[in-house]
Amino acid sequence: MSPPHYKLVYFNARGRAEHIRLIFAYSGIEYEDYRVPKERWPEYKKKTPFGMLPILEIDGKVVSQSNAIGRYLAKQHGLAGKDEWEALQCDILVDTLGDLKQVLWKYRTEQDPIKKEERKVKLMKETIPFYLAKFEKVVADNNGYSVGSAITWCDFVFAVSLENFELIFGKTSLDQYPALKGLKEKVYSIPSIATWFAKRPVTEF
Ligand SMILES: N[C@@H](CCC(=O)N[C@@H](CS)C(=O)NCC(=O)O)C(=O)O
Repeated sequence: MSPPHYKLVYFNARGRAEHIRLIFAYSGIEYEDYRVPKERWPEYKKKTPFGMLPILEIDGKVVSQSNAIGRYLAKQHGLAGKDEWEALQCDILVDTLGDLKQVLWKYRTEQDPIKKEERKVKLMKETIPFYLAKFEKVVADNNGYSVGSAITWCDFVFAVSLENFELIFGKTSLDQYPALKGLKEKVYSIPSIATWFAKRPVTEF
């Protein structure tokens, strides 16, 4: 049986799609990486199940929700942990990272300069150390993996999030979290992912 035809549809951004691209790269799966031009989005939106991207077309069947898609592909390609317990740990960490990303998004999109500064102070003093210290311990306890003792899709979600984190807060911002930094570097040095990284188009945040 021939493998399914996959078409991943997102914007020209890493955002909620890059971990899916990493799963495809790591697993050596051919797919179409379609990036909807901004001017085509209002029209394209009407064709999506819930008016948002990413979506994945699998042999023409359309599915949505970035983490549902990630989990589905991960299960099929041995990236969802060695058992149900590890699969659950992946889900917990991916969702918790989602909580942190939401706070970071509110900070990045805050227009009022005073409120933005207030958000930044709270982020730097409380929110980021709270989450990153806990993530650091998890990864250190797992000898460099976020879940179990082998690579999972959760590691990809971490790598993309940490890459973005360094872009927002600077190259040295992860220096006090060596296990997290090591995880990001480990993921990006996997040959198939390094190849994707080297050839990926210039992609927005
Ligand atoms: N929970 C959804 C959220 C999807 C989402 O927020 N997509 C945004 C881009 S990151 C979008 O499509 N925005 C355009 C719009 O709402 O018109 C997921 O993870 O896939």
